[in-house]
Amino acid sequence: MIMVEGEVSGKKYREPFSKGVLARSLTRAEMDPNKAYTFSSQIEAQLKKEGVKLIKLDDLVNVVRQRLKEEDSEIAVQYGLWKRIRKCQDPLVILIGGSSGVGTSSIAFEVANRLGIRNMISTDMIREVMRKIASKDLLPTIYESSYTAYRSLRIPPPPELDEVLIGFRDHVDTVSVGVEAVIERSITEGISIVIEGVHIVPGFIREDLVSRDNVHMFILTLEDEEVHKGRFYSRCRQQWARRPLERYMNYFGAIRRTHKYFESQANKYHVPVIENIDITTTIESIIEDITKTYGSEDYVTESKG
Ligand SMILES: Nc1ncnc2c1ncn2[C@@H]1O[C@H](COP(=O)(O)OP(=O)(O)OP(=O)(O)O)[C@@H](O)[C@H]1O
Ligand SMILES: O=C(O)[C@@H](CO)OP(=O)(O)O
Repeated sequence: MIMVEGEVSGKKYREPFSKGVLARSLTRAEMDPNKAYTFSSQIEAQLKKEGVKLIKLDDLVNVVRQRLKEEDSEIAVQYGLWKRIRKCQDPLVILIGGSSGVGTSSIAFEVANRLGIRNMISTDMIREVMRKIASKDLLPTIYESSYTAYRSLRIPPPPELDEVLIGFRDHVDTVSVGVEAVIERSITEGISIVIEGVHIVPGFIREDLVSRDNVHMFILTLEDEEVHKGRFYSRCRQQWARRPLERYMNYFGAIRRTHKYFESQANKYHVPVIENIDITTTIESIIEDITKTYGSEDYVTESKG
């Protein structure tokens, strides 16, 4: 049996070489799953032929990259990038925001899966917890949806202001406190995470958090209103869907006003905006932007504590 020796927080560990584990990381580098398993078997055979009994993880990565370069240079580059991302001392915190229905949940799930990030939370969940802690009298707008929060404003805004956006801002500003807590905990614990939802709005999360190299924010948009509407139809058709289509259609105008606000905030704070037409393109845009940070061969962050 071939043993692989790795190191976590300065402590060495050993585990048996697993074709399945290696194949999974190759699929993250966009290798076809069947080919990934065959390739992993070839690596195992190569190590056995060389009489390897124990191999350090870094040496195994080099063996894989060397063979990948001979077979598919593009995947070799992707594989190298994932390894650099995962070697970084700081956890990867990915924030995916956008108005209701543009696809933040779906895209977050796919990005987390591609990067092997096991932790994902929606800001709706964070809001749900906050609803249990703060009373409706104290924080009335978080008991609403983001696009109906204006209905619970204690002081109605002056007529010249957009009441939907005033309510949305109040709602998001409150939930952002919970979002910041999750980001801080992820950084403290060294846990990579994807946080998604309508409460990820540029300018509402503390600058000292979003300005970190390992924190990446993206805003998803849909320019075409009919395509946006279609997303609600698509979701509400799914078995597990519990949220009524009618409500989204009744408030679709308000949702689009928040959509426009996301775009203006993203432009103001120079946050990447990705039109979420095609899932694969969206995911690749996000991963490409993240890997730019880790692109150089020698990029390894020192833990910032
Ligand atoms: N790029 C895409 N192409 C086609 N369908 C998509 C795409 N992205 C998401 N969808 C579909 O659109 C619907 C809405 O997606 P999703 O639930 O992720 O939106 P959301 O932004 O999380 O909404 P909410 O914030 O209200 O939960 C789902 O049925 C999803 O499968
Ligand atoms: O508040 C909102 O905009 C949405 C986000 O998912 O939540 P809900 O539709 O469940 O109120």
